[in-house]
Amino acid sequence: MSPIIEAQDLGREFTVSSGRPLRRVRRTVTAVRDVTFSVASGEIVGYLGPNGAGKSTTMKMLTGILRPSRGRLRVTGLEPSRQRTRLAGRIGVVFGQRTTLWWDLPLRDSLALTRHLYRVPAADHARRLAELTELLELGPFLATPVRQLSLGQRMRGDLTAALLHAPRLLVLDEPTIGLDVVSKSTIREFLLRLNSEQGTTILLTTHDLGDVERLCRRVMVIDHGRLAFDGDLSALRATAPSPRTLIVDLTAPAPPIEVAGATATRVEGPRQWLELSANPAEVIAAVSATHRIADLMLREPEIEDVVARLYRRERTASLGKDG
Ligand SMILES: Nc1ncnc2c1ncn2[C@@H]1O[C@H](COP(=O)(O)OP(=O)(O)OP(=O)(O)O)[C@@H](O)[C@H]1O
Repeated sequence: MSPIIEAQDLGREFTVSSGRPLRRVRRTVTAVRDVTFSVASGEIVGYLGPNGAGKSTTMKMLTGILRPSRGRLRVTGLEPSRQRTRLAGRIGVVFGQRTTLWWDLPLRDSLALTRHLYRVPAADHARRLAELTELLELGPFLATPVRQLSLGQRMRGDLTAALLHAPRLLVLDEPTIGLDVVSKSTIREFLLRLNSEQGTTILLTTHDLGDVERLCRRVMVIDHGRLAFDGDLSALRATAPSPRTLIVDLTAPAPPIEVAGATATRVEGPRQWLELSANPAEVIAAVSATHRIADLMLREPEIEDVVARLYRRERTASLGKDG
């Protein structure tokens, strides 16, 4: 079967001008450069990278909002920027920070309107709406105006709107941003079911490592517009291991803690940051044997940490080669 997404040497530049009028300086910013990848039907792929890396620009090209400056792009066999209307019938798009729902209408009416946008036959729409209402538990707030929904409820509504026309590809930009733990989990479990039961291909950007761990069998990392990694999460972790951090509040300031399996990387008054190379429970036991602890916090590595390490490693390797 042909891939759902095919990108070959994809690039996008922007011309930006700065400075005072009459003394404006124009320069070219390359947001995406020479990106090549393909996504097969049924995959869930995380598209990761630090702020300003080029994720949104790629997403906008994939959905036909932006025309690539160079390269070849096909999504479900169509050229997005030229065949945007046809493509809209085959893909669903949700940008976590924006809503496509009508603010003043009850959710039910907003969802009814999307039927006309996508020209979905009434019977298909009704069947699909019933399915999604059950899966995403929309029932209790279908009659509520969108502006009164919580962020998690609105996201469930947005996902429903994006899926009523049964798209083959779902493109998500930060689908869990700002959501509490329970809402995040509802969305993640729903996406997994959608993928396994209906075979929907999913491409998502996220800064949330939990999304990646739960959802993505494959991750692509973009930085400074270039594709830096394409593989599974464990391979990324192995390439750029990022330890967890234990934040310890002691009852009084103390010199950097020295225990097996941890390195103190920062000390601020009674608070210390320990980078862990051993099981947190062992480290906590060792610290509490020698210090009086007021509070503890375990911080998982952020995607940014993993990517930053990947980059430091690559830069060191290339400096080594050049030198
Ligand atoms: N319309 C535009 N005009 C000029 N420069 C732009 C435009 N859109 C994006 N850029 C630049 O292109 C680069 C990539 O931006 P992009 O929004 O794709 O990054 P991102 O990975 O989505 O970041 P974030 O995680 O912050 O959303 C940045 O340097 C950004 O300033």
